[in-house]
Parts: sequence; C-alpha cells; structure tokens
Amino acid sequence: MKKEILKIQDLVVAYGDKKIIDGLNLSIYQGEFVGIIGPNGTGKSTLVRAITNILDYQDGSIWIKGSLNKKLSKRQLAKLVAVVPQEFHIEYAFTNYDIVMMGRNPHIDRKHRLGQRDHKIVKEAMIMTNTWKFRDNFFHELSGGERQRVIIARAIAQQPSIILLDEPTSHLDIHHQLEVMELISRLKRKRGLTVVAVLHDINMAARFSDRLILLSQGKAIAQGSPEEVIQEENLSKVYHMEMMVRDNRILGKKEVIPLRVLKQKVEINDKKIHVICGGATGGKILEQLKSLGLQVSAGVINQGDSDWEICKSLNIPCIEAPPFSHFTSKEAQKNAIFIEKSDFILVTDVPYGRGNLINLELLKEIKKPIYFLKAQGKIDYTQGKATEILEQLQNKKNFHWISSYEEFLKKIIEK
Ligand SMILES: Nc1ncnc2c1ncn2[C@@H]1O[C@H](COP(=O)(O)OP(=O)(O)OP(=O)(O)O)[C@@H](O)[C@H]1O
Repeated sequence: MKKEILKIQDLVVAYGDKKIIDGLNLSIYQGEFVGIIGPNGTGKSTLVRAITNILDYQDGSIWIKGSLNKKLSKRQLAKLVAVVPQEFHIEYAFTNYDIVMMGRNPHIDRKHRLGQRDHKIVKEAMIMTNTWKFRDNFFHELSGGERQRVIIARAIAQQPSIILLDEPTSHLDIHHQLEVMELISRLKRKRGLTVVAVLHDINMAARFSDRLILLSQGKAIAQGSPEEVIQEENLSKVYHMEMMVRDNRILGKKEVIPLRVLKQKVEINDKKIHVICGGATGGKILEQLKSLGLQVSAGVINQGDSDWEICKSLNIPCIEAPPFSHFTSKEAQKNAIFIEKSDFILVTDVPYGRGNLINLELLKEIKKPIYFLKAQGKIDYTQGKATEILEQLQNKKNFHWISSYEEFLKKIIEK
C-alpha cells in the first residue's frame, strides 16, 4: 500500500484577512514526484512556506510522516523536509563543500559531532550531483545551473524524507533546466526520495511528475496523472489563455502550446458556429473562433486530418470519420444534428471530392446562413457533382461567398 508522507487537510493560509490558501486538501505518497503548477500569485510559495513552518496557518493541518508540522522543532522538520529555493544567496565566501556540509546541520548536536560519516554523505551527494569537482571553489563563482546542483546536493546531504523545490529552474536556461530536472528525477528513482516541486513550466512538470496538482486561487482545481490534469479545459480556465494540448509522441507525454491570451469574449458569444472543413483548411479558423469564446463545432472530418487534431487539442466537438474514408450517411446524419443546433455554418474551401460531397449535400435543405470561404481558391469545381451542388446552393438566399475569416466575423456580428 502507498505510504502517505505529507497530508494537508482543509488548509487555510492568509496574509492579514486576505485568504491565499482556502481549504486545500492534498496527500503525497512515499517515492512520488509531485509537480505543483498554477499561475502567478495563486499561493504556491505560500504553501511551501506553510509546510516548512516559515508561515503560520489559520486553519487545517499539515502532517509530515504522521507529525503535525507546527509541533516539530526546526531541527526535526529539517530532518524530514529539505527545501531547494529558486535562488540561494549567501553573504560570505563559502566553498561549495561548506555549503553542502550545511545540509548536515540538523543531524549535528552536542552528542553527534561532525564526523567521518558526515564527510562521506557530503562527498556522495556532491558526486551524485556532479559537483564534486567544484568542492574547493567558492559558491559565488559558479553559474546558475551549477549553483542549483550544489543546493540540491545540500538537500540530499540533509537526508530528508521529502525534497521540496520552489521553482528550482526558473533562473536557468533550457539546457540547465533539463539537467536539473533530470537530476531530481534520477534521485527520486535511485534514492526513493519523495519530490514535491513547484514548477512554472507546465511541459517540464508533465514530463517529470508522476502526479500533478493544479492550483488556482488557493484551491486544487485538478489533480491526478499528467494526462488527467493537462487538459485544455483545465488550463485555459486557470491561465486565461487559449492553449493547445497535444501528444508529444517522442516523449510519450502531453504537451502544451500556449496560443494566445483570451480576448474579451465578443458579444456574439452565445452564437453557435458549425465549421465544415478538412484537409488542413479549417485549423486556423477553428482556433480563432474558439479564442473569441464562440461555441464552435466541426465535421465531418477524417481522423488524423490536421483539422481533426486541432479539434481534439482545443476540445472542439467534432463529427469524425475513420482515416481516409469516404463519409457515410451515418456520419452525415450526426453532422446534420450539429448543423441543426448551430446559428451559422461556415464552409472552408476544402477540395470537394467524392469522399466529402455528403457534407455539401446536407446544406441543400438548410435555411440558416451558410458562408462559403473561397479565400484559398481551392474549391474543386472540376468534380461534376460538386459543381452541381454548389450551383444549387448558390441560388439559395441564405448562401454567401466570403473571401476572408474577418469578413465572416463581420457578417455574423452584423446579424
Ligand atoms: N508577505 C506577504 N504579505 C501579503 N501578501 C503576500 C505576501 N506574500 C505573498 N502575498 C500575496 O499572496 C498571494 C500568493 O503569493 P505566492 O507567492 O504564494 O504565489 P505564487 O503562486 O507562489 O506566485 P508566483 O508564481 O508568482 O511565485 C499573492 O497575491 C501575493 O501578493
């Protein structure tokens, strides 16, 4: 059974009367790598301070290995939790060996003087973090990444049950970020350490964590495996951004691509738009409509088509058909339901071959406004049947050619 090592129950932390953490519940288990993510000012560092007794909390409890943290002395707490801060400053010129030896402080008292064992532990920690070669150098002579490795060595030498990292890579370039994350991950695997890391980089967090906790305004909005937490609806709500979430097939992890800051929703946000697209003609439009807060759906699109991938990444409801297949009447019927529910239909200039004519056929009976985008000039009139259907559609009063996405938006705002 998984052993609970850190338990946070109904935690409330406030600065004055401003509640920052508001009824937080978390459990962290032995040997896990837990990433805590969330926007600026959401209470991540406040949580770290509350766990480490730097900050008192107003309500709830924090249990570390079964002890209430408030009841632990500084020394007892330091034996259980080692903190790696964003940056570590020290006034005097200490060698890196001295800095790592500071990790032994909680273990040294009148009875236990500094001994051979402590030197052995420090040496091991420095070898493990590849800092042994800097042992006689001064800490302030090192680069940011090297310093962070020394601070991690200090945390290892502390022999804690939990390593708590507060944005450990925020001052590092991508090379050193990855190096530090790989080091922490290796320590977790080899030493069975429990790692709790506050991380700003969602992709790093998804890549290295066993479990993620998404904080927003002092509450855990989502927690679970990276696959469960890294979802467009979770992230866009919390970060107020349009995000694209896709599978990074090389790393076998979810990956987030920030697209844009959410704009003020346009007044037409109660309008529903169904986009008939495919063959990479709809991706950008789908994304732009979604970013305006409009209710968008799409279909029929073949699975694997880049427009289909964009629907999946942006959580756009989509009627789908198997890869490279011609659409069936069953799929068309499902599409007809979306069309029925929509206020406007937007048709991109997907080449109309035999496979997707059925999408056009559907529009013959529709009375609501249909906008045909001909910006890319790709509509294939050479297909006899497509020309025939388009000629019929053009004669309908609700049919409109448009030459750009902007023109479409202008038209629907006017309606
Ligand atoms: N000492 C303090 N006194 C009053 N308010 C504070 C204090 N420290 C932090 N705050 C406020 O508490 C909120 C949470 O801050 P905290 O540093 O915990 O957020 P965070 O999630 O770690 O943010 P960031 O990602 O920017 O580091 C912020 O609104 C901040 O202004």
